[in-house]
Amino acid sequence: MTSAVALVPAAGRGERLGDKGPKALVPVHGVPLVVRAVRGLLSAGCVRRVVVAAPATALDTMRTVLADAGADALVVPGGADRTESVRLALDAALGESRDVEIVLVHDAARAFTPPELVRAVVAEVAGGSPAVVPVLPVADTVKRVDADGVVTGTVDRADLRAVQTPQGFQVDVLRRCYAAAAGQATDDAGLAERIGVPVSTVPGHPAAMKITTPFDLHVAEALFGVRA
Ligand SMILES: Nc1ccn([C@@H]2O[C@H](COP(=O)(O)OP(=O)(O)OP(=O)(O)O)[C@@H](O)[C@H]2O)c(=O)n1
Ligand SMILES: C[C@](O)(CO)[C@H](O)COP(=O)(O)O
Repeated sequence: MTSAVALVPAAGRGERLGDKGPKALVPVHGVPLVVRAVRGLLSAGCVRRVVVAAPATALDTMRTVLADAGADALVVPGGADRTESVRLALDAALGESRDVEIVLVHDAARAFTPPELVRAVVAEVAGGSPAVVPVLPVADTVKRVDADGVVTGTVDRADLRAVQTPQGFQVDVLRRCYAAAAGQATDDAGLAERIGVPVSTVPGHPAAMKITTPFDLHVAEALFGVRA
């Protein structure tokens, strides 16, 4: 199978998780999220290099934690927002190796993503899609509300999807996305959309949930075992 380079934005503060320090270093059953995310990517068998964007204040800690766990990754300083962290990781990845064809971007916060999903995204890009995102149908009714919290309408959810990571790109596409990027985007495929690149989808997986709140952490602790 074609192999990819994976960028792991892990430089967030985890404010919604509470006062626990950098979120990527928060452990679930003793194993930090960033270690689980990197191991998950490497265990898919189609990722040959991982570049982690870490908080500038926790660079050494993250290097030590990953090395102690045997999770091989290049750790570079991240930026003030997710877009900037991905940009810095991309620069480092491209500076390190010239023969990259496929790049994945994968949140450290989606630490329990199954390796099958990683393989599915890489296979879709290898099959010719310039940009690929994993998606799930939206289960809840979705409404618009105004500034006072009053409902102004109900959105037709039939064509809505919740988007996960890893998101996969042909390397030149991601390079063009970041060359053109002005300001932030909530995901990397959003940058591809802005420059007119078609983004295709593969079925996502509930285990690729993003650990955002303390509730998510409790769910992860209940659902996932001791081993990464
Ligand atoms: N400056 C930033 C901000 C976010 N991220 C990463 O982007 C991913 C998705 O972000 P999110 O889950 O929203 O994490 P945080 O930004 O840490 O969360 P919060 O908004 O609650 O602080 C995470 O793996 C996070 O570490 C990053 O690399 N650099
Ligand atoms: C990239 C992402 O995981 C796709 O769902 C998500 O947008 C990142 O979340 P954030 O809160 O915008 O950092």
